[in-house]
Amino acid sequence: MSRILDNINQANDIKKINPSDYKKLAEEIRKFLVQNISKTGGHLASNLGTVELTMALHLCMDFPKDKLVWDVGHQAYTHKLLSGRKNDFCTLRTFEGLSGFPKKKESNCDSFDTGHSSTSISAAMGLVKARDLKGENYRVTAVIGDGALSGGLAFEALNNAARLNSNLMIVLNDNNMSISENVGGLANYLGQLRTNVKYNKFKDSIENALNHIPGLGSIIMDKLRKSKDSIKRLVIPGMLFEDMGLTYIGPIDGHDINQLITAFSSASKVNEAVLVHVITKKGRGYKPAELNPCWYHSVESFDVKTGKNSTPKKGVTYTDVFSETLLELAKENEKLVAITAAMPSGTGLNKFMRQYPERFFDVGIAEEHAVTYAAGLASGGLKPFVAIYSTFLQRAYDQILHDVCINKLPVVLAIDRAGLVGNDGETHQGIFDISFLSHMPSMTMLAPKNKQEFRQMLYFANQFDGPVAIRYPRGRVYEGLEEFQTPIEYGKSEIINLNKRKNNDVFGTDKDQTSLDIFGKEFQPETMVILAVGSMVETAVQVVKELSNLGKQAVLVNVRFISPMDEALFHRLALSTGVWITMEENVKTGGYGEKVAGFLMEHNYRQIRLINISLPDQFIEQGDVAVLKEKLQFDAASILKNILAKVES
Ligand SMILES: Cc1ncc(C[n+]2csc(CCOP(=O)(O)OP(=O)(O)O)c2C)c(N)n1
Ligand SMILES: CC(=O)[C@@H](O)[C@H](O)COP(=O)(O)O
Ligand SMILES: [Mg+2]
Repeated sequence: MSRILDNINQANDIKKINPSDYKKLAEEIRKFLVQNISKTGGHLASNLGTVELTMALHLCMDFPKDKLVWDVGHQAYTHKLLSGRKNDFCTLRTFEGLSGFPKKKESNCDSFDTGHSSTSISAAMGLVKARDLKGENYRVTAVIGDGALSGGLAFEALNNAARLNSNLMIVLNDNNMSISENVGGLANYLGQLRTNVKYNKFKDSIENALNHIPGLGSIIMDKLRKSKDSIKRLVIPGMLFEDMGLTYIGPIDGHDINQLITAFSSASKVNEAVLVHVITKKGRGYKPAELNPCWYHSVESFDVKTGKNSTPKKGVTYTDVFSETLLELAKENEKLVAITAAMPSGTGLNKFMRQYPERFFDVGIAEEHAVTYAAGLASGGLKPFVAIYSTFLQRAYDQILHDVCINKLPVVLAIDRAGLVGNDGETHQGIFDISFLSHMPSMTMLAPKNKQEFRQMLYFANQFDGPVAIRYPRGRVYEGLEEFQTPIEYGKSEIINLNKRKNNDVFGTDKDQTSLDIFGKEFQPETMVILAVGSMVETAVQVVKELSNLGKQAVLVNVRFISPMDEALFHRLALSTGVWITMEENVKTGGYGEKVAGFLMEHNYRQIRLINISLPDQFIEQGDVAVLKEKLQFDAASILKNILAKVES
């Protein structure tokens, strides 16, 4: 039997569907999503919740003329299906495949690229203003979740939206969830609106009664809306928004297409910003996701029947190590507190949350607040660890600089997902943090080479009296080089002499570690030094071995401290080695390699040939990390080739 979904091949095809088939279409879409995402992975639960909402938007709007801005964009899969991207769905989140987020380059039905939270209202307001100033005629809608609405940027936009005197529809998709439980005063407020069924019925009956008074009823309702009288609080919900100057419609059942269409049509007639409050269920229609929306927020491949993960286990991850080590430290240091911006599970803080609930703070999607809040906690004598993804830390640049660094506060930034993250793509790659943190005066920045060194660094950070950032990658830990465990010393890099390890004769003492003997006593133009940052040490080990097989001597330095740099070591290396190679999983500009170049220039070490291995200065699309590395010539084999080409040229 053919599916209704098969008749939808481009935007507006949904308008040809018989309304009696809407329910069936919604079911087919859910089935399609579950089946596809079970293979590709992706943001399942949020998308299952927005099926009817998206169908209703497509029935009310005219694509590509009208503009729809998705907040975060992780819930836009049905929009992709309804705008002609169904056949590409099997490529979701793979290299050169369909993105997991809205992408203008993918479709003219996508108006704004997203991935980070709380941008939609600002962007949609901009589109509205541009439309009006240019005398154009199209509808603009922002769809924002209750979690994303907790972000400060969304409030800044709402504050301004009150001044709009032309139509902007803001759909608040309220499923009572962020990735984890939604938190804070706004979540409580929405909860009251959502759950006060008696009150809603009472309000509906007043509204109905008034509407039945011909002519007068609607005038009274309108007057009530505009009055400052507290009676209106009894009749009109969403007063928070109304008091801010927006029109509020809702709450609406987000799985009832007819109700949604009526609400969206009414909203389009208001010449100001209108907030339509829609209640949905995260994971709707797939029991395992309804029961555990947090786990199904972002899944890897899974078995549809059992709902169980079918992706091979990754082994221990850096997030696991952070999670466990923080518990150890918290036991010893009662001043230690932990902060997350809506990512307790992703950052591994969920264990800490359970064990030390009074010392744990989930501030919602509010990275700026998280950092300044940490600065306040540190000013009050506590030791805050802010666990945050590299990409989301971009939000908090000034808070780190102005609040943490100028105040020289002992805040620890535990920067997860630093480097390439893979399938989320360009909005989520953590490839800028060295550039935006390492130049900050008073910031100490580290990156571990492996699991045990990460633990050492967390211990170091715990006792360090100043701002510290530790960057570590997504996924499994590197377990190699465990025998290299020199104690962490402020600002000192670690020399790793791979040749000596066979006899277990490693550089165990400071004297041996820093001995110039391994480089030879005189300047050797052909001797290479690889200065590898964090995750790149693993790659560098392979490169050093290959070079050695080719009869070329290369010495490996585990950078450890991105800032301050180990300048004392640099001066000594400059006397004996001629080729320096920096390796970092960060873009080139503002990266470690450029800092080293600056050092060589400043000290006039002209005899050194510097090769900078870094990610290109560009946004890097989605794909499996191994695939991306190969395409970017960032894998060990390509790096080796690149080095040989340069040294032999
Ligand atoms: C600035 C920023 N911080 C954190 C995230 C990670 N994140 C993605 S979706 C999400 C939850 C969003 O909740 P909500 O808007 O209610 O959407 P739902 O998942 O419930 O559909 C979070 C925290 C992000 N994308 N951007
Ligand atoms: C949409 C979003 O920002 C998050 O859901 C993110 O995709 C999670 O990434 P991880 O899978 O790395 O936790
Ligand atoms: Mg939500």
